Amino acid sequence: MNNKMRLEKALLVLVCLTALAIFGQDWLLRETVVLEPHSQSNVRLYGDAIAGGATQTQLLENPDGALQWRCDLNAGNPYPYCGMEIFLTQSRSQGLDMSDYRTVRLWLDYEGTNKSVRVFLRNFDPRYSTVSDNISTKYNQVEFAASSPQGFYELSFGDFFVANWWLREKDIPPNLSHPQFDNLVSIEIQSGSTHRLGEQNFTLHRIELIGQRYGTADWYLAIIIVWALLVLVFLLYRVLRLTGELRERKRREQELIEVNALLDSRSRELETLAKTDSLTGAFNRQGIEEAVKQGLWEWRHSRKPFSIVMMDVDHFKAVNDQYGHAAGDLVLTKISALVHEHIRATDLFARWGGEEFVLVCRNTRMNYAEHVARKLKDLIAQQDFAEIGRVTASFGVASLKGGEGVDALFKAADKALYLAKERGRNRVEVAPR
Ligand SMILES: Nc1nc2c(ncn2[C@@H]2O[C@H](COP(=O)(O)OP(=O)(O)OP(=O)(O)O)[C@@H](O)[C@H]2O)c(=O)[nH]1
Repeated sequence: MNNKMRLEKALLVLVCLTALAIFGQDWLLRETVVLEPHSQSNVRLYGDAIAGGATQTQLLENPDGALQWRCDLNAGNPYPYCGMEIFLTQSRSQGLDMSDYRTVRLWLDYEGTNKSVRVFLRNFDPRYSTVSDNISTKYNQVEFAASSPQGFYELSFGDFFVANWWLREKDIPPNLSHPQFDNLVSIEIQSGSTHRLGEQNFTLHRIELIGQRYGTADWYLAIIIVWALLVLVFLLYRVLRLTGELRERKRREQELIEVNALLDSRSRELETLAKTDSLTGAFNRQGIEEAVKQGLWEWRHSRKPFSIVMMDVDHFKAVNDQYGHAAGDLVLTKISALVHEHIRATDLFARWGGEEFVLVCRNTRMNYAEHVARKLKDLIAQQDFAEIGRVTASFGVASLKGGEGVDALFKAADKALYLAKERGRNRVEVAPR
């Protein structure tokens, strides 16, 4: 599996997980607080005595272990009531934060003269509550019809409202008059607001408070953060990978450059070797080809003068015969080195064959070529060739004329050289202009 496919698969898995996190949020984040109030601890039974009534509430033995109580509503108070309060924590001021909760479920059996039951979720807030005053905690209230003796009731937090009598009595400002569940200290179950006199029987089996572990906004923020982190990690990984690939590519390019440079220099060496005379180090016939073409082109296109000097060592056979072939070689090598020392960088010196040489002078007039030839003639004549002593050479100079080709130029130079030989050697002859 290649990287692209792997990435696509990972992306698909992440998208599925995100969809699950969004659409399955209820199920994933669901948190349930279960109260099974069979013990008497943390439970308070009450009647309307504090409101001037005479209703008494009694705890009863229940064979199933449920919390059972009864009361007789009597006419001592115009609005008689009785009820039971379960405290959610030991502290009276520090309750449970249920602001992200949505539902309360009750398994409650009721038999009595009233048609309804009231449930209060009591919230402590120091802005209106004190520990010493039990009714100072907020009465988030809902009332529901409890017509059948055995029942299961699901009450939504959205249906709770704050009891009006409490708002009035505690003089609560409007900004605090909304239902609040961020610090629930107790839950109360009370007889209904019809206040009908007579016996009331309650059996509470179980209470469930159902909500979310985290708020929806926090949950979405967490999903966004996870995505942002994953994108960051992915980008970091890509950057590191690309940097590595770039480094590797550069390394390979550098290797290639080095190999090419090596091949270039080698092929240049071979090229030079192919164009060079092995004995004298001067160019050979192939070596002058380019310079001659260039000279011809310059003459034709820019009218730049183009001259050549043919040179031939005098009586060279005699040198060979008298001092040996090796000595003859040495003479050729020395003459070649001497000429090289005294010509311009643009002049090209080549061995034409045997003891004959040619100097190709681009952008050079006849006069200057003649001047160079005379200078070389004198230099050679003055050179000391060890046991051989003095050696001379003859020169033929020619310049390209309008309409002429290279062939004619070389023939003219050759003719001039021949003339130099004929006229006594160690001299320079110039082809007719
Ligand atoms: N040592 C040596 N001799 C060479 C080489 N190439 C040609 N020669 C000799 O050069 C001599 C040329 O002799 P010739 O053509 O008769 O001319 P020359 O003796 O120089 O007489 P002129 O040119 O008339 O002055 C021959 O003896 C060739 O063998 C070489 O590479 N090395």
